[in-house]
Amino acid sequence: MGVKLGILGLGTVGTGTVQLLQDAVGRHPLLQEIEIYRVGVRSPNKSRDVQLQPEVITTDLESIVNDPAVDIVVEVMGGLEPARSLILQAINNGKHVVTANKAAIARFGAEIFTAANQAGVYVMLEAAVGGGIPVIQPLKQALSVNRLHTVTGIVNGTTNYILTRMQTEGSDFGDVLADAQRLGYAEADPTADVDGLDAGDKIAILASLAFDGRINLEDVYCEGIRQVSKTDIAYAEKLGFVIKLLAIAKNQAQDATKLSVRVHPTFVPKTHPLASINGVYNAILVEGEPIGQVMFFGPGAGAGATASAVTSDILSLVAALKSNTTAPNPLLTCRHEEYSQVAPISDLLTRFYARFLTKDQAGVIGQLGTCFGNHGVSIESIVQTGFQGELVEIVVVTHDVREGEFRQALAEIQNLPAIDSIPSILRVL
Ligand SMILES: NC(=O)C1=CN([C@@H]2O[C@H](COP(=O)(O)OP(=O)(O)OC[C@H]3O[C@@H](n4cnc5c(N)ncnc54)[C@H](OP(=O)(O)O)[C@@H]3O)[C@@H](O)[C@H]2O)C=CC1
Ligand SMILES: N[C@@H](CC=O)C(=O)O
Ligand code: NA
Repeated sequence: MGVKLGILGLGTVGTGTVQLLQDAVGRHPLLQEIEIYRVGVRSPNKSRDVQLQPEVITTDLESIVNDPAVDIVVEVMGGLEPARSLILQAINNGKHVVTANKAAIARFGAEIFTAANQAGVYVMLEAAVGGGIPVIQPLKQALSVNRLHTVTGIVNGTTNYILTRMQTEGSDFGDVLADAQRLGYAEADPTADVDGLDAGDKIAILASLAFDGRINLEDVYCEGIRQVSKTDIAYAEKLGFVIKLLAIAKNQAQDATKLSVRVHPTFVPKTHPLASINGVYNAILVEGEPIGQVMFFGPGAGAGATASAVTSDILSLVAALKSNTTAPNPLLTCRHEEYSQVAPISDLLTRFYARFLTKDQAGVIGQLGTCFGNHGVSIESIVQTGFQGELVEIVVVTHDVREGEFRQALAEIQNLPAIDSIPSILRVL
């Protein structure tokens, strides 16, 4: 046997990876040169869906990353600590690392990649974004000859599943979430998914690769889907849109030295390539020059799909280990060390959808128009669509506007005596 793996974690992804490696025939022949040498778990007596010799399994994960015989450490345990420390220890011991851990990479990527560059080892993370979809490697290699200007993704399957069901069934968020939890599509604690934090970690990673600069996670604006209502989904449908949780990284139109990196529910035109991505699927649209648009679509999670990504990284490392050179391969290393400048959300230039509940009085639409006009907000359409009890529902879609100015207009509108409430504000792609 050639290359020895130390795998940290034997849960969904670890088990899928072991299954794939134990069933190597008919796949890339290099897989047959890999030995599953040690596997670290928390509960050694748990029953497992894979068979491993008892001496392979250990609860002492440090002994794996410190074992001189281990060539590659595969971190599929998740969480921040001890995952971060174990990855750093493996790197400092000269081992290459494969990780699926977007949370750790989005927070500690600078520390991890600096250490990896100093140690002359590679840290591979294909599974961290889009699960089984190859997107990290294309950004680092095939697409890196392009000048990219926008990455737009549906990178969280849980929220896409919830929004798809809300759209097809006309159901409320809370009901669909509860059902998704019952069916195992959403976690018992859905916070990271539903509040956009998981997608925030992922777009920070994609932005760092697409725009060649580290991203400070605190600069990523994250808004989840809890406030999306079935009323807004119905309005989106009437106006020719669907609502998707988009993760977007883009050159700022008005200042190309800064990026806009954000996650929020978005009105997406039905004709847009991402509008038809439904259920638990993920898709990432990459735009640049000269390539134009490229879209990656597929399963963003699950044992087999994620194992495919983890194992493809292992394969790249096996190939690197087999080559006779000690010089780092620039297509596998992390080549950026500076931070990208990220603009505040108030600088974003975007269209908005806003839904107002107002008293049934003459001139309300005129007052709304005046407030918007005072702040330079140009209205694309305004419709008074119906009643909710005694109140009138008015829906506005704006032209592109700086978010800061739009918010100022809303603050003024909120103080109008005729305004009861502003139940929804969503950005429009
Ligand atoms: N599940 C998916 O579809 C996807 C997951 N990922 C990422 O992959 C990683 C793993 O996810 P997943 O497989 O779902 O996680 P699981 O919870 O299913 O598995 C985690 C594994 O790590 C072990 N483990 C966790 N903490 C420790 C510890 N402190 N000491 C020893 N062992 C530990 C667990 O041991 P034990 O079995 O004994 O409890 C378990 O085997 C995460 O970073 C996740 O974000 C990425 C894409 C998709
Ligand atoms: N929780 C994630 C799965 C892993 O990345 C999702 O819902 O997409
Ligand atoms: Na991927």
